[in-house]
Amino acid sequence: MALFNPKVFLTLTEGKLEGTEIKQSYKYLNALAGVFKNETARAEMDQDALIYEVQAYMPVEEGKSGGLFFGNSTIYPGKVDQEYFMTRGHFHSNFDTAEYYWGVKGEGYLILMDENRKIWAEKMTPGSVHYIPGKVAHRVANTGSEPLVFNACWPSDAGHDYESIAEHGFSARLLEVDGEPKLVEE
Ligand SMILES: O=P(O)(O)OC[C@H]1O[C@H](O)[C@H](O)[C@@H](O)[C@@H]1O
Ligand SMILES: [Fe+2]
Repeated sequence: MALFNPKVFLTLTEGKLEGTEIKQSYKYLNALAGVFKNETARAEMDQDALIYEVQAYMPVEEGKSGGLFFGNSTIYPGKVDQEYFMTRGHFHSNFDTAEYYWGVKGEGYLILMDENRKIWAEKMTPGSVHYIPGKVAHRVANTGSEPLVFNACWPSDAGHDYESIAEHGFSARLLEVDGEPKLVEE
């Protein structure tokens, strides 16, 4: 029987994925128009600033059921006015599909909102494990001064629904208030 090396390698202390099949994407500030509370402040900042990047290992076709995807996200530190740099956030298109996130480096919060717009946040630190139930929108904000790195695992048929967040947003935002992160209702 043949012996094989793994197709993908995860650096445990960095959260980075290595391998020829890893897809890499970059989110710059210019792609996040309308995402932050203070759009005027966002528009006045350097539009080429890298806010977050995502690596994904997708061993089956996206949308096919039965598979699992594996990801790595790095959110750089910074704020738009009082609001921490964060991912766009999404529900899953296949609404009742769950996901795991876990913290690897840095610190921040996973912001979760259910279908009734009830919202809460879980602190992310190296080793924190977060179960994101189905029907719950999720986004991550970096509240620290170093990059926030986390890994994720989600079903291959989950999909990303960005439209409902683009239309209605999250019901609260993670803002720096008196030097501390605070989940402030919209
Ligand atoms: O897609 P966003 O809401 O911008 O979040 C960025 C990414 O975060 C994690 O890595 C998830 O596993 C990805 O599925 C998601 O795409
Ligand atoms: Fe997701």
